[in-house]
Amino acid sequence: MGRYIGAIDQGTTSSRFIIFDKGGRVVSVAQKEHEQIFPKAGWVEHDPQEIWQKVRAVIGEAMAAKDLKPSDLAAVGITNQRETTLVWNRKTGEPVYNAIVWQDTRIAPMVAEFAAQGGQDRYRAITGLPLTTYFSGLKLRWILQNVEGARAAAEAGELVFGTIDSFLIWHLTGGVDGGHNVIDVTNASRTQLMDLEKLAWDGDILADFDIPASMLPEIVPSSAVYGEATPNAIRGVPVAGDLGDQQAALFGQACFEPGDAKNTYGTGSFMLLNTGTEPVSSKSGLLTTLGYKIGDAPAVYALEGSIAITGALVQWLRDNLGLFQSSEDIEPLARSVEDNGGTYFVPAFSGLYAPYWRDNARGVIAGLTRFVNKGHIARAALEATAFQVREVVEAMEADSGIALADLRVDGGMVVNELLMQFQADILGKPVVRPVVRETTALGAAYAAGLAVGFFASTDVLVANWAEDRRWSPEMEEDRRSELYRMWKRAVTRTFDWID
Ligand SMILES: Nc1ncnc2c1ncn2[C@@H]1O[C@H](COP(=O)(O)OP(=O)(O)O)[C@@H](O)[C@H]1O
Ligand SMILES: O=P(O)(O)OC[C@H](O)CO
Repeated sequence: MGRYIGAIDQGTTSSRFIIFDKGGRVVSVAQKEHEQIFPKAGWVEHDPQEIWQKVRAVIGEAMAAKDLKPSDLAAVGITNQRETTLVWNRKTGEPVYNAIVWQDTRIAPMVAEFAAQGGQDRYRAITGLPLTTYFSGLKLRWILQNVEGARAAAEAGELVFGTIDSFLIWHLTGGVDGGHNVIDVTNASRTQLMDLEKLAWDGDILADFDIPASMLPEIVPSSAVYGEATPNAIRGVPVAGDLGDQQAALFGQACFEPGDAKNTYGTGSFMLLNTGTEPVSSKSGLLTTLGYKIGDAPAVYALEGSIAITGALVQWLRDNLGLFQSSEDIEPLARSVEDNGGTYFVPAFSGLYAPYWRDNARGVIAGLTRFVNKGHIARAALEATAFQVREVVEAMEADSGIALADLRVDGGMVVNELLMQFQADILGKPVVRPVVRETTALGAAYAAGLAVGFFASTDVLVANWAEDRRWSPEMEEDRRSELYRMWKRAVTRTFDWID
């Protein structure tokens, strides 16, 4: 068996291939960004062919950088941006349309139509999810209704639906020459088409959304062998782990016990709490979702607080406003001022996700005066992440009855010291970062390694976890309450912006 495990992490912003050793430490990494396509206000697309080409390129680069052969890898795992929706032709491999990204809001009118007939929570009991623009099922319906010829081809059995994991596994395991079309339970739980308890597609929802069952992938465990890789750099290596990226981070942070939680700060931020082998329904605006399923063992469920825009706001200040050159420059800019100067930035660019689920909210900068400069805007943008995370933590504690002792964090934004300190301050709880920050890829590597016996059990993975840094709250309670009160007020200003 090979010495290492590889993981493809196909995120919203970029694709990475990371190679880990048995101790869960990074051996080699390659990363490439892909284009964000914004055809209209509220629309977000990715080019599936560009993603597949970049994934192959990063695999080749990371292997070549350490002179590795396929036989050096025991398995390859996959983790991916979730909900992003793809349809392609099973004979030619051609996508019929760009991937519609999870943040895309084009289906808002369709969502409103369905909600008008039975309420926003009409599918919650079966799927764990409210009706919103976020999930894949209605995005797929949009493609079938709007792409010429798509419905007829789907009904003729020519088209395949999948999320990014399905698309990559199909390509990796042979594509048109017999690629496997699968989706793991965690990704399937984000389509709004799967019955959470049966772990099977729900016929009634498929009928409501008018989606032919023949185009759906097979639902599989998160840790199992799906096939063998065909690209030269990793030819013959078992493709053996598949988790949505937020669930992969839960796995990579070794949150295997009920009550274990993590928060990942990437394009958006996502907090997941392991709730054990029974789904727990939310009364506080969280999602009930799959955590993971290892082989034939019972599935493990999670509560999730999803925030659409956190790191994406940093990107927006960089790319759309040109406030700074690179994401890390936001920190010195934010440090150039003492505080937010009374400014609150609520980035409801895709509406508001947890705990509000308001598709018709839009972004607001509140509290502007002539005193405010770009340093205050940068600071308000970073603080927005921390305030949104506090809202989700509060919902999580209310739903689970668990008071979190601290918050385990990971993702691209956790290098930002100002943000991490402010997060601890605004939560009033310590924030803890592990040594391996690439927990998303690590989780996929762990799932793949467990499937092929590279790792003996999850106990080994728990032993791999190590603390790197801890930020403790330093803010006075009065100030914390006042800042949060003003944040809540700013949030209300975003409501009902879209008619
Ligand atoms: N030093 C930093 N301070 C704040 N945000 C950062 C910093 N470095 C990166 N980011 C943000 O983190 C995000 C990338 O994180 P990552 O976990 O790679 O995201 P994803 O998995 O969504 O592609 C980007 O949105 C970027 O703006
Ligand atoms: O690409 P990320 O890391 O921002 O994650 C995106 C989520 O999976 C969307 O649900």
